[in-house]
Formats: sequence, C-alpha cells, structure tokens
Amino acid sequence: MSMPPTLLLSFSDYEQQAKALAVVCGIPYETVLLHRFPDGESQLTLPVNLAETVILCRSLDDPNHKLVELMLTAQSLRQHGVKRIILVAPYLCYMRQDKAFHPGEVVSQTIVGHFLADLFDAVITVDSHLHRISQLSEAIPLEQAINLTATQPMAEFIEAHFTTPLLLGPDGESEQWVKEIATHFGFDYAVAHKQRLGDHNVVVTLPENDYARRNIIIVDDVASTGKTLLEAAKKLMPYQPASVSVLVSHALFIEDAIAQLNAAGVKQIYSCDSIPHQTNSVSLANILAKALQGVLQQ
Ligand SMILES: O=P(O)(O)OC[C@H]1O[C@@H](O)[C@H](O)[C@@H]1O
Repeated sequence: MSMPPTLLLSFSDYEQQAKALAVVCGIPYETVLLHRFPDGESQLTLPVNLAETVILCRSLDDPNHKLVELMLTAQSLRQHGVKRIILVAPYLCYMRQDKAFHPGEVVSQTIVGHFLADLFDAVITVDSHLHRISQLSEAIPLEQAINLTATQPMAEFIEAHFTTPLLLGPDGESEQWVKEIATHFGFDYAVAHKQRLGDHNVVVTLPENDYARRNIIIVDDVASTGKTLLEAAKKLMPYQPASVSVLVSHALFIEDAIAQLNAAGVKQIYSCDSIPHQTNSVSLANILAKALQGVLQQ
C-alpha cells in the first residue's frame, strides 16, 4: 500500500504549536506517544500510518532528553520506509557552545549539528544563536539548514502594543535582531555591552541615551537564567523610564527568572511561542509555514 505524501508529527508537550503549523500548511497531524521510564529512558510509539515525507516539529529545550527522542523517532521513521524527514525545531539546543574557550572544551555546536544532519534531510529553526558563524549550514551541514528570524512578527507585536518604544539590545550579539526589528517601523534602539562572568553572573553597561520617561523593551534571542535581561533592567531603573518590558524569541526562563524580573520592576514579559511558556505572545506559525512550504516544494 502506498504512503500518503506528507504528515506532521510532534509530541504532546509541543502539540499546540505543531498543530497550528499543520493547520496553516494544510498537512495532517499526528502525535508520537512518549513514556519516560523511572530510570530516564524514553519509550516512543509512532502512529501506524506514516507518509513519504514526515515533518517532525518540536523545540529542543530540555536538550538531552529531546535529542535522544529525536534520534529514536527519526531512525524509526527511516526503518518504516519514510523517505524524507524534515525537522522543524524553532528552538535549537547547543548552538551557543560554538568555541573551545579552554583547552579540551568540547565544541558542542558542530557535533550536535552533524548529529542532526545525519538524521534529517532539512532543518528549520528560528533565531538560532550563531555568534561566530554566519550560516546555520556551517553548524548543520545540510543544503536546507534554514535559520529564520522572528524579527517581523516581533516588530508587528511591538507596533500593536507600544507607542514610540525604545528598544534595547542587552549585548552586542543582540544588535542583529534589535536593529532589524527597529527598522520595520522606525523604532528607536540602543545596544548595551555585556560581560559574562559565569552562568548566573553578567555585567551589563548601558550606552548613553535618554531613557527617562521612555517605554523601553529589552529584546534578545534567548532568556535562559534571565540574568542578562535582569541586569539590563536594573541598570535602566535609575533613569525612571515610563516602563521596562522584555521580548525574547526563546523563553527558557529557568527557575525563578520571571519572579526576579518582576521584582526588578519589569512588568510585561513577552516571548515568541518557540518554547511553550506563560509569556508566549507572538506566534511563529506563519513564518515557519512559509519556510516549510518552500522546503516541501523542492
Ligand atoms: O543571561 P541568560 O538568560 O542566562 O542567557 C541568555 C543570554 O546569553 C546569550 O548567549 C544570549 O544571547 C542571551 O543574551
């Protein structure tokens, strides 16, 4: 019996985003059943009816579990005769470990990149942290390793919710996103300098600017511990801005990050829906669908 052409698969923890993408693309959707055993192993059950091309859609927060589950799913799909497997992972893990800072340190970015390239025929992600490389394909050696940016939906969100905002990038790397978002609607923007002293320890230095009475939005790619955003917000407060808000592509917000930001006076915290989180406000379904349709047509 011949297989249907396309199927979009995800896991129950990513169902909302994956189903939204399937609906925009007009592709049938199914869930991979997952059971995690007490010892940490994962048991996966694929749907019985697969397709010639399967799109696997899930972000890779909680990276070590999810990378193994990706591997098990993709290898099993191949064993069942699936010809083409496309990964849509709006948040890609391990992309920040892109350099050996000390002798012997493993450069995980390229190792994870090659691992994904062996499993998939194409990879689509969003605002991946490419600091020292310019193309995602330098980390994931695939012709179709596509790094989208969420700057357009983020800019539209800001335009709809703020009047004459001032965008602040909390470090040099964020300039690429902040500048592009600002350009869409002519928002003012500034970029701070950051020195990282440890996982939970950063020093942020603001550029000279008139921050008083402004509605300031700190924009970044990923909030992990939230310390980068927190330190930027703390530096802004003495200037008595009208408000300080936060908008990020990827909302990890580990442990009490949200509470700390709130305690520092950050009242509005927004994120794209790449990682399911209470702060999700900007849908990525449309930009993902456009890229996926382009890949499917090739
Ligand atoms: O400060 P936390 O939230 O832990 O880490 C996120 C920051 O670390 C950088 O790589 C990201 O671009 C972001 O600026």
